[in-house]
Amino acid sequence: MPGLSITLQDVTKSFGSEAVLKDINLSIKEGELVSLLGPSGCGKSTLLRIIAGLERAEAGSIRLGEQVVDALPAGARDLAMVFQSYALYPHMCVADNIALSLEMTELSALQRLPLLGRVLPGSRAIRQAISNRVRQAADLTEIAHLLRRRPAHLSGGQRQRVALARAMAREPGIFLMDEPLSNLDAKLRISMRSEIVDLNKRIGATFLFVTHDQSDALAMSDRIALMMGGRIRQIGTPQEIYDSPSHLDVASFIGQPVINLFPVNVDSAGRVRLVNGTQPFGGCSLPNGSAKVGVRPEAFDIVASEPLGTRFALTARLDRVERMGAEVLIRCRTMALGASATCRLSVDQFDEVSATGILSGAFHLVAQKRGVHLFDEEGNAAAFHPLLRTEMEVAK
Ligand SMILES: Nc1ncnc2c1ncn2[C@@H]1O[C@H](COP(=O)(O)OP(=O)(O)OP(=O)(O)O)[C@@H](O)[C@H]1O
Repeated sequence: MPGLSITLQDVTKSFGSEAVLKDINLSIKEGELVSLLGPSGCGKSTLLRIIAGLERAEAGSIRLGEQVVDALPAGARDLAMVFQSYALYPHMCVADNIALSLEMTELSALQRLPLLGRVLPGSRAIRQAISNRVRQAADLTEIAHLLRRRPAHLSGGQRQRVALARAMAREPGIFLMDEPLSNLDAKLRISMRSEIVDLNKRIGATFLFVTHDQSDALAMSDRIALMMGGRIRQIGTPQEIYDSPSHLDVASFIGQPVINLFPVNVDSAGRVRLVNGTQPFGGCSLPNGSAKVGVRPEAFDIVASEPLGTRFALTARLDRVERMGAEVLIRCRTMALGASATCRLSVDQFDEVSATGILSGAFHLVAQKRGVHLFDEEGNAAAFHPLLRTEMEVAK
């Protein structure tokens, strides 16, 4: 199943007066697994349905491989869609559910007739080919032993696999999936994630799936297209989106617990200070004004005294400790700003910090080298240059 590329150019859609998709541009490579991630109502499903041909765009163009498909009906596009509800027919066994769409496309109306259809010329060979494809798809999704069961007698994960097998049997170049994991319990969800990724790598088709769950997107995707308010705000690998968010909204949406944000001022020389701080901790090329600094929870070290050469440090006191199993969240309050801050430590790191006794009094949160992000007044990411201690002394 060679994958097909997907190219969206200025795709726009409104429902009534509500602009749901605004100039969407997106290029997905053959065989890539890309997720459309974003909050509820941002337009993800609408975009997927437009690519599938189930909904029409008002403006813009869609190319699948080299073919512009804007005028093609859904059935003529080389893709298969897997819905959140799986959309299986309850009165049919698994094999018939998988075979149905093949029978609709490969057999003529006469050949589909219950008794007569089976004896018409050509019918037997086509049915045999369909049956082979059903078997192949069932083998790939490991449901061959379930082919005679009805959907009601399957678990959620098995139904999900049937829906995937049905899509695969059509041998499409593109799989579109709308929240494929949202009906599964937490454990199954995690194992289905790797099954979908394996399937994508094994069959080579292009996968585009919609999710509002950042952990699905981070765990599975070659690239994430992050959508907000009908626009794609950023597209990149999970690591790029996490490490280099292009906007405050992206930084706040991705990451659990959420990124810590602190208000800062930029002076006319581009020096960055906390709103009520005197000492600059970095420089930037933003104009004089207010901005925000973001620090990921795992990018703070907790230390007794403010070290030399630090990029960004705050004095804080402990609010509470939340033990999450393999990691520990330290919820604290920064003294100068009165703002809350969260640090994420491994259990070993926590035990080390805790043994020093510093959590019982005032301590310092020191941002690690790659942990500081600067955002301008509109929320756009801005380049940030840490000042070394010697420069800070001079700048005072
Ligand atoms: N057929 C429709 N008629 C009118 N409005 C619609 C229709 N379909 C979607 N919308 C609106 O378009 C917006 C985007 O909906 P869409 O389902 O694409 O969002 P989504 O990001 O997939 O959300 P969710 O994660 O909740 O499924 C929403 O405000 C929704 O109410």
